[in-house]
Amino acid sequence: MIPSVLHAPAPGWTAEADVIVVGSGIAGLVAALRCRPHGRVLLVTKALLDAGSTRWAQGGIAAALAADDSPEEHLADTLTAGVGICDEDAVRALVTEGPDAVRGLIDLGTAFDRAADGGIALTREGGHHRRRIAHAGGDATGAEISRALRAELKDSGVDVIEHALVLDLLKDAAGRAAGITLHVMGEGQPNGVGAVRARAVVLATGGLGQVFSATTNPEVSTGDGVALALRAGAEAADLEFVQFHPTVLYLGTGATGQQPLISEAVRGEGAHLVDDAGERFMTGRHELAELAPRDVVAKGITTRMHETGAPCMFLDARHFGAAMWESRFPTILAACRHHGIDPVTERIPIVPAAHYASGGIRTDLHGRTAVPGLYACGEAACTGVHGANRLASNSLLEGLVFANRIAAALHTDLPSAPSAASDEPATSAPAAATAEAGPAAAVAGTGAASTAGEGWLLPAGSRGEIQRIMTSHVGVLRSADGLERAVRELDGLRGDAEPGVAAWEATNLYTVASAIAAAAHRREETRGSHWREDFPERADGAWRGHLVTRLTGNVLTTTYEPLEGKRS
Ligand SMILES: Cc1cc2nc3c(=O)[nH]c(=O)nc-3n(C[C@H](O)[C@H](O)[C@H](O)COP(=O)(O)OP(=O)(O)OC[C@H]3O[C@@H](n4cnc5c(N)ncnc54)[C@H](O)[C@@H]3O)c2cc1C
Ligand SMILES: N[C@@H](CC(=O)O)C(=O)O
Repeated sequence: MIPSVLHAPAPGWTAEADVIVVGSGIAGLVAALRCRPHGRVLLVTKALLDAGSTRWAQGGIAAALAADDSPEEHLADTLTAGVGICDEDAVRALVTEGPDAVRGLIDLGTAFDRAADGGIALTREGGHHRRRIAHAGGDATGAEISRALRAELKDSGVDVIEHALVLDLLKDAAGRAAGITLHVMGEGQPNGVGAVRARAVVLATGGLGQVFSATTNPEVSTGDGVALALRAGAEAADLEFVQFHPTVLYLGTGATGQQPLISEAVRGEGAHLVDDAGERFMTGRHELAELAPRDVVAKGITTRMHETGAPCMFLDARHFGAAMWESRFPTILAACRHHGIDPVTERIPIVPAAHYASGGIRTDLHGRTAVPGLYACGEAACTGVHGANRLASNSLLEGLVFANRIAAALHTDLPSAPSAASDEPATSAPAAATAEAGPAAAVAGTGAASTAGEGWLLPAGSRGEIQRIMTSHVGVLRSADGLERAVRELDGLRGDAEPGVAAWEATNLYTVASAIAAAAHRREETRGSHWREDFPERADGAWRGHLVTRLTGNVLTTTYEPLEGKRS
C-alpha cells in the first residue's frame, strides 16, 4: 500500500506565484531563469541551492561541438546506448538543440576548459565514438555550471526559497496543477507547512540514487519528484533502468551513502580496467573495451568480480603521471588521496554503484506530464532520450535542453492569471505569504481542491531498511527470486510516523523503491542497465517497449506499452 498524499499538518500560510520550479540543479535553475517572461517565478529547493547531483558532475556535458562531429552521430551513439527503446524524436531534439544550448551556457559565463587552439577541449566517455564531452575545471564540470547558473539567478527576479521540502501537488477542481504544499525549514517567516498557488509547476527534483545503500548521488536524491508526481496522478516510465556507474571508488564492503566517483573521462583519457592480477578484462568483451556503454562495463566488472571472487576491480592510470592527474583530474585525485590511495603510483580500487535513473516522470517532448499544468525535466523526468541506458554526459544536456523546452511550451500552455494574483507585487515567499488556517483555506478563492487523500508516513529509520532491501535484491544483477523478496519485504514495511522531513523522505523512497522493484520484476529480459540472471537475453518480441507506473488509490500498477511501429 502506497500513500496517496503525504501525511502533513494543515498549511499554516499561503503564497502565490505564476510558475513554481521545484529543485535547483541544472534543470531547475535553467527552467526558473527561462520562465521569467511568464510572470512571477518561485524556485523552491529542499537544501542549499547547490545540494543536488549537478554540482558533483565530473566528466562533462555531451554535445556535437567539434568540426568532425554531427548531431546525427551523437544521435546514433545515444540510440545504441539506449538499446532499442529510446524515443528517437526526443533524442533528435536533444542532439540538435544541444550545441546551441551549451553555447548558451558559455554566454552566461560558464568557463569550459579550452584546448591549445582556444577551442573547447573535448573528451570521450563510454559509448561515444567521438570526443564530444565539454568539461570544466578538469573534472569539476557540474560545479562550474552550477556556479554560473546561480550567479545568473542573483538579481534575476526569481524568488527563491531554500531549505523547503515540497510535499504534494495541489490541483484545481478540473484536475489541473494549481500549486504545491511545502515544509519550510529555514529561518524564513512563516515557517512550517504552507501552500503556494501557481498556474504551472515544474518538477526538477533530480534522481533517486538514495534508494540504494551505495550511490554516487547526494543525500537529497530521494526520488521525491517521482513519488509526488505518482501521488498527483502523473505517470512514471522506465523505472527499472537504474544505471550503475562502473567505476566508483571502493571503500570496503558495506560502505554506505554517497561514494566518490571516478569519472569515465579517466578511461576516456586512457586508463585501463584490470583485475587483481593486472589483466585487462574489457578487451574482447566489446569493440570499445573500457569505453563500451556504461551498462556493458558495469556487467563486465561484476562478471569478473564473480569469476575471481574479488570484492573490487581496479582502474590503472599510473601512466598519466602526476602533472596530468593534477591538471586534468584534480577533484578525483584529491578524493582518492583523501581515502589513502594515490592514483599516480597506485591502481584505484573500484566497484559499480547506483548512479542515475534513466526513467522517471513520463513527459512529452515539451516536459508535459499527464497532469495538465505539471511539468518535469532533468533526472526526475523520463523524456524518452535515455531508453534502457543513458549515454554518458547526456544528463546535464537533457536537463538543459528540456528545461528550455518547458519554458517555450509555457508561452502557449499557461492559462490566464487567476484574478487573485492580478496586480500583486512579486511574491517573495514565504516572507510575503499570508497566514491562513488549513489546506482548504490555503487554496480558497482559487477553486483549487484540497489535499484530501489517504496519508501516512514511514518512520525515518526505514530509509536504511529500504536501502538494504534494494541493494540486496534490486542491484546490478537481478533475478525473479530476489525481486519477489524485495517486493514482499518492501510491502511489509509499515508505519504511522509523525510528520517530519526524514519521514517524508523515507516515504518517498519507499514509494519509488516499490515501483522500481515491481517494474524490474515484470521485465523478464536483460536490456541496458536492467540485467536479469534468469532472463539473460534481450527479448525484442516481448519487451521492446516501456513499463508505465501509475498510482491508483493506494496501489501501484505497472503496465507494459509496446513501441510497435515507433522509431527508437
Ligand atoms: C557524482 C556524479 C557525477 C555525474 N557526472 C555527470 C557528468 O559528467 N555528466 C552528466 O551529464 N551527468 C552527470 N551526472 C548526472 C547528473 O549530474 C545529474 O543527472 C544531473 O545533474 C541532474 O540534474 P537535475 O537538475 O535534474 O537534478 P539535481 O542536480 O540532482 O537537482 C535536484 C534538485 O531538486 C531538489 N529537490 C529534490 N527533492 C525536492 C523536494 N521534495 N523539494 C524541494 N527540492 C527538492 C534538490 O535539493 C536539488 O536542488 C553525475 C551525477 C553524479 C551524482
Ligand atoms: N559523465 C558521467 C559521469 C562520469 O563518469 O564523469 C555521467 O554522465 O554520469
